Amino acid sequence: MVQKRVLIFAEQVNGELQPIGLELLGSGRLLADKLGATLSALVLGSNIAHLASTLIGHGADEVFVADHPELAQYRTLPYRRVMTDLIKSWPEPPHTILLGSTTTGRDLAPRLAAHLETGLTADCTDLDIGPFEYSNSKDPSKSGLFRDCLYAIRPSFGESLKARILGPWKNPQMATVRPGVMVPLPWDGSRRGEVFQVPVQLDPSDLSLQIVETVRNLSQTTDLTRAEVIVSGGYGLGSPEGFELMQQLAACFPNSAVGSSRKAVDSGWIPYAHQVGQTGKTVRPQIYIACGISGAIQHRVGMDKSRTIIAINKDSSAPIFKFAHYGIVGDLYQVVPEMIRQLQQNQSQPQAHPTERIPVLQGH
Ligand SMILES: Cc1cc2nc3c(=O)[nH]c(=O)nc-3n(C[C@H](O)[C@H](O)[C@H](O)COP(=O)(O)OP(=O)(O)OC[C@H]3O[C@@H](n4cnc5c(N)ncnc54)[C@H](O)[C@@H]3O)c2cc1C
Repeated sequence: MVQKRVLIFAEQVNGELQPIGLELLGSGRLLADKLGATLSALVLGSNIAHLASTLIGHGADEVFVADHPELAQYRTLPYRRVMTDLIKSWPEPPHTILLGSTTTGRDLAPRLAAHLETGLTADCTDLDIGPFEYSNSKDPSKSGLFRDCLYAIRPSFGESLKARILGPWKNPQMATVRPGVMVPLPWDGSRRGEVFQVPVQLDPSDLSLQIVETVRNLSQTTDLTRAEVIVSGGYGLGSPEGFELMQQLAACFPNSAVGSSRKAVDSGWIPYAHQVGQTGKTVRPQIYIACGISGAIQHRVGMDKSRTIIAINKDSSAPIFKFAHYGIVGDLYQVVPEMIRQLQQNQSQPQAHPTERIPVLQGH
């Protein structure tokens, strides 16, 4: 019997798996179980054999490892070549291929889809498997009942609709998935899986692009998706200097970062890397402190899965108070310095969980 597969692309940088790969495994596991398929992970890089066990522990049934010095850093052409060669070597293409909507995934996925001559839905926030009955009087060959379609679900029309996009006429059905949205499976060290080495045969034309140097722009290194506490500033800050106050509040917590609304980014107050929301990052920290942010739907979709949301806004009717767990009505320039003062006072008594370090919540 031909093996049915759901394949996820696991990104790594310098031998370290990126969170998106584990998030894709979490979502891919559900799809594979519904399809009765194998969940396969593919990882490319150099000296990366050790990553296979992590992928298996987080849900993969099998891992394909393409380990070659020329794959050490991501380049479109060699990565595309290795992936298409592997997929075309299988008797059946995978039912579904998932990549992250990361910088790498956004570059690689369309190339791959074009070479596999299939469709691609970008930036999904949900995925499912289900039936689809289609009737096309002009082209009856396309009509029929498709039992196992990939439902690639993503916001459209400025979040007012969730579109379910289907392309069941050809496998693989492909999607990229927004980082931070899917939940990884907990690590299970007892899981067992198979590991396969992928033969790497590159054409000289694949190597026409040489990476001379990698320069990290410090303003782009904000990793909001990994922070446990995010202090976000909005247009209510009134000026770029307000972000210094956000930085001071964030500094009161370990593993924290500064986020922002799009309006603050569009005003040039802070780089885009900090933007949370529909066209920014999706985050789910332990604590999200929104300062001077109204809570527009496009912001909300990027942060409403945060464990505890604290909103500071001087307008008691601001939409953010409808979904925040704790609301403080007041001028952020009075509330935040007081929070910082009390947090700094408490800093000599470290506590187990960041929520326990917010004295300002007492009495509100
Ligand atoms: C297609 C599309 C995509 C978008 N994507 C995103 C996205 O990814 N992320 C995003 O954030 N937005 C996004 N937006 C924009 C979004 O619709 C809102 O315009 C934006 O989120 C508003 O930002 P804000 O809350 O900072 O500003 P405002 O809506 O202007 O709110 C400012 C808030 O600050 C409060 N305030 C003012 N002064 C103070 C003070 N001193 N103390 C306390 N509170 C104060 C005010 O009461 C107000 O509630 C998108 C819009 C579209 C159409």
